[in-house]
Amino acid sequence: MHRVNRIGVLTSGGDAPGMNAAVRAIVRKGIYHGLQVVGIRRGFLGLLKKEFVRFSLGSVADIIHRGGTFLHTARCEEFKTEQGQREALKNLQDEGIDGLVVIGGEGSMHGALALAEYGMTVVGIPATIDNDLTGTELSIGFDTAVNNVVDAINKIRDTATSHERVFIIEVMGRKTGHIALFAGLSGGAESILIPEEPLNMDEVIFKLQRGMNRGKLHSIIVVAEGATGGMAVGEEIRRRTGLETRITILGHLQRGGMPTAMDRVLASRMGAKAVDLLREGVSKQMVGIMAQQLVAVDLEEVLDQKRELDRSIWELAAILAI
Ligand SMILES: Nc1ncnc2c1ncn2[C@@H]1O[C@H](COP(=O)(O)OP(=O)(O)O)[C@@H](O)[C@H]1O
Ligand SMILES: O=P(O)(O)OC[C@H]1O[C@](O)(COP(=O)(O)O)[C@@H](O)[C@@H]1O
Ligand SMILES: [Mg+2]
Repeated sequence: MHRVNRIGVLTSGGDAPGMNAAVRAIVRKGIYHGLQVVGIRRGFLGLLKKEFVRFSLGSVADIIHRGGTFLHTARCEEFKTEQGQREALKNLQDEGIDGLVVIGGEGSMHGALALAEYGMTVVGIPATIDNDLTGTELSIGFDTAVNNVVDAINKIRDTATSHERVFIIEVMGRKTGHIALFAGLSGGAESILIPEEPLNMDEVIFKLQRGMNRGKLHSIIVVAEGATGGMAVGEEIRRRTGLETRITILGHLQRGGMPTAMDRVLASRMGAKAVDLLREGVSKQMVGIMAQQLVAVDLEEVLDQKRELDRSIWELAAILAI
């Protein structure tokens, strides 16, 4: 068994609530097993700049409930180059790090794989509000982001019904509609526009007109940023129906705030699992959760596939909004 002694951990890409709980789990589980744990600040950027911090048990006190990432995060173009990756590897080796945990989304998993291909022992942990990674049913941060959006929808609903207005709520998700789908269903949206389905404004208008025929003048429409712009949807509805529309782009509100208990549990379990995998000498794997069981999945396979969206949930949302 390849024995690791000193493991490094970094958070990368868009921050996701629960990243702190994952780092805490890695530090505590690592130290529990007699390992040294080193934090790398600012993701791959910090790795290139040698921003190392030696962790103790106390370093991760009082962070389990905090959103964001206390290690800071970054997006780093230089790391995408071969030269950048070689330099990153050298910095890890100079620091005596023989196992690395990369916490982040799809882009970060590409970075993790690159370092593993240069010979570093690397395990990934999926953390992105977008939930767009394959190999796991859930990524850290998704549950909190969905709850943030639902919280916003509940509030917007109060004013939408009072004024009898159509509200268009644009949510994040990059090229995917997972946040829109889950928040739209839980928030009782009339229509959910996602990039995985063709944009059908006639259908959206038809539903609004059906509502108008029974005297319903307020509506919530959730639009994934990857589907189309919320502004364009609002304008078209106003033009074609005469209904009063308002557009809310939730933006980074979705990504902040206390992680839900579900995200904290997921992050704690995944962090501990990553340490176990490193102790077993496993590399090029990502921790995932499937049917509530932790699994280790091949990073190459994860990055080879495009995540499918559960179409039946989208269809259900449409039926329930009848
Ligand atoms: N193909 C790639 N090869 C190596 N590193 C990558 C690759 N794609 C992204 N990265 C690194 O991961 C960082 C985070 O990726 P990004 O897509 O912004 O966020 P996320 O990991 O949350 O999806 C990038 O800034 C870059 O440093
Ligand atoms: O924080 P930025 O740079 O504005 O990026 C916004 C993007 O980051 C996200 O919030 C999260 O994406 P990643 O997890 O892939 O970084 C996307 O939903 C959104 O499109
Ligand atoms: Mg991503």
